[in-house]
Amino acid sequence: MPPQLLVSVRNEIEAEAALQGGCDILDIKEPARGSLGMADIEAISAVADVIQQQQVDVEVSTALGETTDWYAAAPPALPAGISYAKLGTAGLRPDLDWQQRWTGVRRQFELAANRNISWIAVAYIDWELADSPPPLEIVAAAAEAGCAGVLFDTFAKTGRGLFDWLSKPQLRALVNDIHSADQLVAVAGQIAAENVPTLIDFAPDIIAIRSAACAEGQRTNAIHAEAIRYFKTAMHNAAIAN
Ligand SMILES: O=C[C@H](O)COP(=O)(O)O
Repeated sequence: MPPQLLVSVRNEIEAEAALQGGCDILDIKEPARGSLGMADIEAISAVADVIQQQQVDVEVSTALGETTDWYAAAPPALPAGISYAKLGTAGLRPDLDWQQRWTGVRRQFELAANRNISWIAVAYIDWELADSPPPLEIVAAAAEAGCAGVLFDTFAKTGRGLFDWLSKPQLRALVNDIHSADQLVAVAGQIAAENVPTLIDFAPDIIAIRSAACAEGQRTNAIHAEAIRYFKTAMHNAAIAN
């Protein structure tokens, strides 16, 4: 199966542009709040409403900030129609009980929403900068927790991408472990269309972008449908060539 294209949007206006561009998964995120920045719950609900009203065949995911953001705050109730949720792992490394805390916060979101949520575990590949557990630990914890998948992403959005942090054999081994656990693999980290032919060889299930979908490749600029079409064409061409 060729990978699906996830595009992160900050609101319903950007969601329309991402749909026009042909995204497969609409991800809601506020990029000004960090790698896994959570948008306001009103924006999350508005995007979920757009998808429900238009009845398009697109899944919706949402970023929920970092696990540590919720130690002293009550999670809001996520609206129906959210297929996946992602909670960052920055700052968890020094905590020996991080898995329990991570599980506890996810449970709080499920209690607030009054339903089970499909979780995508977040493995920051620049984990030392993020002060998060290393990817290998996250992959093991995700399997133990029964997460739907694992996302490899960069915490720092400074232009360094996936292979600046992980070697190809390392990525291949991690992907194999995740697929062996019957989970999805999502890759992100300022991926550009030129990186797709290399990435597709690792058989990710999802390629996740924000920067490449924005004007001038700047993740805090607005989403452009044309940039997404260009990226989708690169994915299509790479899938044919593979
Ligand atoms: O979930 C994926 C991220 O939004 C990707 O953002 P980025 O392309 O700016 O690294």
